[in-house]
Amino acid sequence: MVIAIEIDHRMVLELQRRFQGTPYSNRLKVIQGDVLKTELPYFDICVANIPYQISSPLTFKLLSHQPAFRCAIIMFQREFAMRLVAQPGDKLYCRLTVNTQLLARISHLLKVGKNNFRPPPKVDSSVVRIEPRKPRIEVKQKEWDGFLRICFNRKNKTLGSIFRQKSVISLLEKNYNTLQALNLSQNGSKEETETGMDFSRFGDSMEDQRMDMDDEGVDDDDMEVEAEDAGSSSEFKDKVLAVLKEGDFEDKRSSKLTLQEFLYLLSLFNKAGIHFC
Ligand SMILES: C[S@@+](CC[C@H](N)C(=O)[O-])C[C@H]1O[C@@H](n2cnc3c(N)ncnc32)[C@H](O)[C@@H]1O
Repeated sequence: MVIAIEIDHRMVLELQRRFQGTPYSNRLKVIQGDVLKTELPYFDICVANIPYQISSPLTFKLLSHQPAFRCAIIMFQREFAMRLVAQPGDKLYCRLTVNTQLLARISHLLKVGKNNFRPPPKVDSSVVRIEPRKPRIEVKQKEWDGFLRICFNRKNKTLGSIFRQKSVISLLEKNYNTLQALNLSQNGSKEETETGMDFSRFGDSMEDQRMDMDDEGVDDDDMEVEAEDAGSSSEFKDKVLAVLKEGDFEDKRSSKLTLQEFLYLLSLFNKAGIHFC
């Protein structure tokens, strides 16, 4: 059975017209609607030639779907596809890369140049294969998202420099104090407050619009991240820096960290009671 989702009713009619009276007509179901707003039925394989502006939210919607599908073959704008398959150290390695590779194994299948289309669009395309990880790597999504946003705030800066920023220290200290207070009053833990695995917010609209450009084009030598924390809460800052030192991360940069290293660093922070949401 093939289930197609198409927003344009003229296309839906055309599709139905072409299938009517053929041996395949009862094996095709067409849902007219916005795929981003449609509750997806069970599927094991997804094949899609999508409008590129929904690349990010659609990818994370698919990867949030349960039970996980077997494989998706999707055509994306070339640069988006190269971000999905990037490796640590590649120029296009970014938060989008790490977030998708957390959830799936992704491989590049085919380049499709713009001249394969009439009229040719402005951009080249690529077809990729997406296979959800089974079993999933379990993370607390808000925690993970908050952590990666900080790490990729300036992906070519050292983590030591990023985690010395005043705004980062004060955010983490606030979280830390809130959690301490919660633990004291409820004797509970933050872990209990987060449920479910909905990764659809990884594909938020900002990320989609700018394709998660991070600090591309910014010369880190010319641009200071932000004033480093001058030391008002130096005790807490030392706690944060001790975590970086423990894992030997202080001089490392997000642009070169593997998924496993990100997971390890987050676990060290959490072990020290430091949380990102
Ligand atoms: C790149 S075209 C591909 C058309 C056709 N499937 C093909 O492969 O030649 C993208 C199709 O997605 C449809 N579309 C655009 N936005 C959509 C959305 N949010 N939900 C479902 N379909 C959408 C368009 O109407 C269009 O038919």
